[in-house]
Amino acid sequence: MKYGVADTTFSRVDMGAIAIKVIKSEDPDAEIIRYTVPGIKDLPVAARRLIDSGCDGVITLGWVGKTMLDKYSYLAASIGLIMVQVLTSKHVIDVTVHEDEADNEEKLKEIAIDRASKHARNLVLLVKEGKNALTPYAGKGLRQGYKDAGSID
Ligand SMILES: Cc1nc2c(=O)[nH]c(=O)nc-2n(C[C@H](O)[C@H](O)[C@H](O)CO)c1C
Repeated sequence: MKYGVADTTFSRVDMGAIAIKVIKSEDPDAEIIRYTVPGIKDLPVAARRLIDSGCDGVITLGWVGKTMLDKYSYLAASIGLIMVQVLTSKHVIDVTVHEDEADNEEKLKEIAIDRASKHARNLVLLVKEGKNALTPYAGKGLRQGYKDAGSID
């Protein structure tokens, strides 16, 4: 399978490299194309171009600053990424770390690594096995970036 990895220079953690490592370990035959852009608002076109060049699915790795302008930029980027999914009928897994999720750099890095790794695994499952690949985990309260919340019995 062919996977696209789109990341940004704005990000403070190299989540693209983390995603690539996980994709390779989950799917040793994977072909991976990386596309690095300046910021999150540039991710939708990168994702679209990766799909147009034959990728079966894409993971995007973005970082959102603390200001309202950053948050509005994420909203715009997120809508763009959803549009790419709907228009191409391919998964674009939107991995985003928000700078105000933690008040120290160590914790932010931990969140970024965990989120990028877990979603890279999700992408491989969806791309390789399709719509029921994640069904065994449905309702389990899985979280990316944090400990799982768990299901409510
Ligand atoms: C305000 C702003 N905030 C962010 C951000 O939080 N994260 C990010 O990755 N990029 C940001 N950018 C840059 C835009 O996404 C984009 O790279 C530029 O507008 C150039 O197209 C902008 C302009």
